[in-house]
Amino acid sequence: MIVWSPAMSADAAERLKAAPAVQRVPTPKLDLYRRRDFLDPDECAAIIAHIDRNRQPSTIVDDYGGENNFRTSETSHFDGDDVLIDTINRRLSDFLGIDAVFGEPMQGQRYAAGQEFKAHTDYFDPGGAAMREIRATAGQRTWTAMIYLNAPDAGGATRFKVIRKSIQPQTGTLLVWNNLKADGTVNSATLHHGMKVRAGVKYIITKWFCERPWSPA
Ligand SMILES: O=C(O)CCC(=O)C(=O)O
Ligand SMILES: [Fe+2]
Repeated sequence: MIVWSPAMSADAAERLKAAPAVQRVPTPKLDLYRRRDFLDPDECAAIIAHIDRNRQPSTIVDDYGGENNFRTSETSHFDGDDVLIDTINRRLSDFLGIDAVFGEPMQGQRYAAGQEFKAHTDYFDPGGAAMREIRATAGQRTWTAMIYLNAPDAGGATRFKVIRKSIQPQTGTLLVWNNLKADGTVNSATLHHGMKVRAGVKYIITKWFCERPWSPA
């Protein structure tokens, strides 16, 4: 079984820095990159239609103190056979240089006006119940890839609170970051908030990579 190592994240970071049209967000606190036009508008429209076919209320795993209305969006699990989803999965693992076996199944998220995902981290509380129970096989999350499928009419930016940086949704833009520090421990500077959509609807793809294969052979 292949197992993630900090060296793999260092390789991914080097690959991203060398890739054309990739912008690194200038901060020493985390590895965060943006690539515009990662998907073309037709691909985005097809994925939006897919999300609209089978969306259901989003859930959260760690309970963030039981705060209400923490994540009010809807989620679509892309778990069937779909040529476009397969293509995007492959393109993402090639882009990051991370073996596709580490990938959780891709998801879509839809935020109507007024919906949001309050400040959270994509890694799991290292000492929490979720890590012991539902993450026993795949382990911690390593990298996050997020693709904006459209630009809502107002609101809906992704705000990285610790580094005070907001990313505005643009059709086809990919955002990727490492949830871990160079030594492999969790990086609290990745705290981010999917801010409230003020007008229109926001659609994104989310894809997480893990320390161990998602479905061991
Ligand atoms: O909607 C966003 O901008 C952020 C989404 C997010 O952080 C997540 O799904 O984990
Ligand atoms: Fe997140």
